[in-house]
Amino acid sequence: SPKHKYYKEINEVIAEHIKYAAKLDIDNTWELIHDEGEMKVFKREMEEDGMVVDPLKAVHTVKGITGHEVCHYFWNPDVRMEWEGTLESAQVLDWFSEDTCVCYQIHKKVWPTTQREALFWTQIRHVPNEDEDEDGPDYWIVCNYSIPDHDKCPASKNVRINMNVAMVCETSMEPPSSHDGEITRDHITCRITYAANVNPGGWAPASVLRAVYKREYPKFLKRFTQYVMDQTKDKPIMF
Ligand SMILES: CC(C)(C)c1cc(CCc2ccccn2)cc(-c2ccc(S(=O)(=O)CCO)cc2)c1
Repeated sequence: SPKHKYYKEINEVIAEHIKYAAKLDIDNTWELIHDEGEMKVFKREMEEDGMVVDPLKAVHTVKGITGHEVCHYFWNPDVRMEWEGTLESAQVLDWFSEDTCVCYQIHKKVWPTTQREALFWTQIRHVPNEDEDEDGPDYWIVCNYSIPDHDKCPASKNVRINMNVAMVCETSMEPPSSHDGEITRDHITCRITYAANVNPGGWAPASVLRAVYKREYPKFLKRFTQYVMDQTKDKPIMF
């Protein structure tokens, strides 16, 4: 029985992201817009009713942190203002379950566009390796998905963005033979696939939006992953 209104939608959206992350089909329809070290950021140029809605996909490999840790800090609404530099405010309106809540956040105004806000459910989920052989994929995933309304959503004059964002992580550890049992952060690597489909809503000049994409997303990924490394370096590993 559906436990809440969005139960079915959440399972469908998450399944879709897992399918795409597993495929990781970066073919020539994706344009590389940023290539720095292990981080590669791609976009596709797309418009919906004259609105730039370029899908964005980024892949990044970070040593010393796990997919569980990356997803925990990306999902946890309590720390969002600590790493999300584009936010003016963020609040939880509702909890569907312990891993799923509804967030309402107002982004800082980006000249010359109107101020924007987002209302979305966010879920963190561990997708263990289902086939019995050991080396199947084991994912941690967070998905942020816009909803049209919520009775606790404050009235505002801001433009509402429409987003479907997913952070999918896979952790690899060096083979056990290389250490006598104790796994340290030197033995772990996290492969991050970040997919963002954001319709900024309202009107904004295509040139401005494309400049923002190009500048903001790599900055966000670097700042966020650095935040996770800083938060976790002296803490026990979250596997
Ligand atoms: C323009 C575009 C880059 C698509 C854009 C514009 C704005 C609204 C702020 C803004 C920026 C530029 C122009 C107008 N408004 C927000 C976002 C956005 C929202 C959420 C997430 S998240 O990964 O879910 C992390 C949680 O916040 C990432 C990106 C993207």
